[in-house]
Amino acid sequence: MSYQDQERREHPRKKITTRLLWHVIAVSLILLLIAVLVSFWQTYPRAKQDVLAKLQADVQQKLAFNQEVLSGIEYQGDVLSEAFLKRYEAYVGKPEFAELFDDWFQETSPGVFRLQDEFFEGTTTANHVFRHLSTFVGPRGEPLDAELKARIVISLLVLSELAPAWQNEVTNTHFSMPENIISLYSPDSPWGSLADKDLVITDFSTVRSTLQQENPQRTPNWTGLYFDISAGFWTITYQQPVDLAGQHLVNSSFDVSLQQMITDFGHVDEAGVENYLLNAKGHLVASSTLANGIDGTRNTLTPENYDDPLFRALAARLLAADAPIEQAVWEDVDEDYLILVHHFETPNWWYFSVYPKALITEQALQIPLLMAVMGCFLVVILLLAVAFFVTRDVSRPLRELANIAALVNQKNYHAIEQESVSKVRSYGEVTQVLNAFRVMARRFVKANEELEQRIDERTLDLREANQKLEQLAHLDGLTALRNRRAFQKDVAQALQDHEGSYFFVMADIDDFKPFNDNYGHEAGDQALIAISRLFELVAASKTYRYGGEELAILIDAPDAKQVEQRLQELLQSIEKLAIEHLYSRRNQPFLTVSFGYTRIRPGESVSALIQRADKLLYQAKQQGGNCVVGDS
Ligand SMILES: Nc1nc2c(ncn2[C@@H]2O[C@H](COP(=O)(O)OP(=O)(O)OP(=O)(O)O)[C@@H](O)[C@H]2O)c(=O)[nH]1
Repeated sequence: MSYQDQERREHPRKKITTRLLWHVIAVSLILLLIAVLVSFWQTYPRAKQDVLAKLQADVQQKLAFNQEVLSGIEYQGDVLSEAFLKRYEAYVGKPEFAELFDDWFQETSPGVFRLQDEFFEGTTTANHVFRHLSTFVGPRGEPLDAELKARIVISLLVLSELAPAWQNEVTNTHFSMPENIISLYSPDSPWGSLADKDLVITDFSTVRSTLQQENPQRTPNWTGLYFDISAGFWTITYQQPVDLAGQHLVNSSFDVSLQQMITDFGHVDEAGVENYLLNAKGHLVASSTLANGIDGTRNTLTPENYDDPLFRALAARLLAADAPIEQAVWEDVDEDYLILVHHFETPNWWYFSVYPKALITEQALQIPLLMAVMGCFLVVILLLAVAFFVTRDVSRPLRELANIAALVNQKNYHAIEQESVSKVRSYGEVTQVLNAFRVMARRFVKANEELEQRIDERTLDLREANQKLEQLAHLDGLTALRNRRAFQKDVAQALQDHEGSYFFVMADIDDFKPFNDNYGHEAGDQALIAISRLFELVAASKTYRYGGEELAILIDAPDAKQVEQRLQELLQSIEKLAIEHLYSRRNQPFLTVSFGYTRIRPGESVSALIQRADKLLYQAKQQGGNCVVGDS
């Protein structure tokens, strides 16, 4: 197997924990995503409700407070009007008021009269304390008669009595008159002294709206937002026309700084949330967007002069409404914003809370996001736990299994047995497989040992059998003497031995044919066996059955004399056997043997040796047998 193949096969084993973890991550994240989506789906409407409820509560609080403030100002208007009328009815026509006018006023330019400066700085006259007062009597068509002079003086008297009490609620308190006259109680500046001599206050929409031809119903009104250039801040004005017997006498009026109200209405608790306050004409009264910077030289802010698309859309929608709107939620004015509308009853204004829909989504996402974060945290914990347990209970045991399998592959069963004391914990099926491997390994080892033992035994038996076969292959079956093959081998060896001294003997039983013929072949065999045993007794010799009744002897002897002696002794021992042979042609009635012997000459051929020995044996036979003939 190539290295790459092995790697490929091992790869999945290495990755099992990782793969499992990826699966757990995927399933967990899908479940988490579903949970987050369901949670968002459930949470969004509630978040929207919460936002609306919060906005409503917030707006209600602002409206309640500011409505209280404005209602208070309207009430002050009533008080101021009643006080003026009361004095006017009591004192009009009395000449001393016209005289007071002449004392208090000076003509600063033709037809233009202004209250003396001490009335602003502080003075005591006619049993009254005057301070922070100024009056501008501008150019007008009507003559400055006693009635008008009295009206102006009465206005100053009323202002000096009532206005100081309200200086914290309003910027200034004043009476304006249709004859282009205005008396003010204003702690900040003597506006009447500073006004341009050609100023016609009835040209301003604020005063003009109180004139009888402009306002036949004689209703009090709140102006829209305008920038008071002299005061230097955004202001609204409340004006209440005061008529008597069809004559428009004065307007009880207050300038109210919108600094606090704009701060209140413009204040937003959340970034991205805006609000607008519009009056019934669609003019802007307050807005959180004014903080973005607005041209302060403009008078009132209307859809025509104030370029704010959302303000314009709100004004258009408000003015186009068939019926008065009390409270509403507009979702279709702008696709990005949810608009909550509240009617501000006292001055007849509408307050619009503009809430970005994205913030609702953001709020609705808080719980799902928290869930997602917590879920991710739990997934991480889960993964760590799974990784720990999978590594401990699956991966390590599987690696152990793989090790054991590798050892099986290497047939290293002893190592498997040693692994049996496992270093890793395992459970269930893995334990079963591990144990099965161990049992299998133990059986293999045992079987192997038994097999090796049997092989050893068989090998020994075989070796012995081979030895026996080897012996048998070199022995004669009848006489148990060495056979012809052994003879050839030993003779060849002796012929190569140049050191030793060997003799070769050929022996032949005399007249063995008649023996066989007369005593039987079996008797012949027995005789052959008996004689052979005697041959075996010859010292330092090896006897071979050369063929039939012929025997050969290799004798290790230093000289022929010793060979002669040993063969003679053999001859005698054969005679002593006295195997009867009555049919021998020799002169004895016993079985005898003839011998021919010769010295082995190292290097000569076997046939030459045999031939020489044969001749000598032949000579022994010729000599009558039962004798020994040698050539040396
Ligand atoms: N019983 C028996 N007879 C054998 C065996 N081998 C050879 N013979 C017999 O030995 C006899 C040898 O006879 P011959 O070669 O004629 O010689 P001989 O009769 O011994 O006469 P000489 O050798 O001249 O003394 C034969 O009859 C063979 O059958 C054997 O193993 N057993």
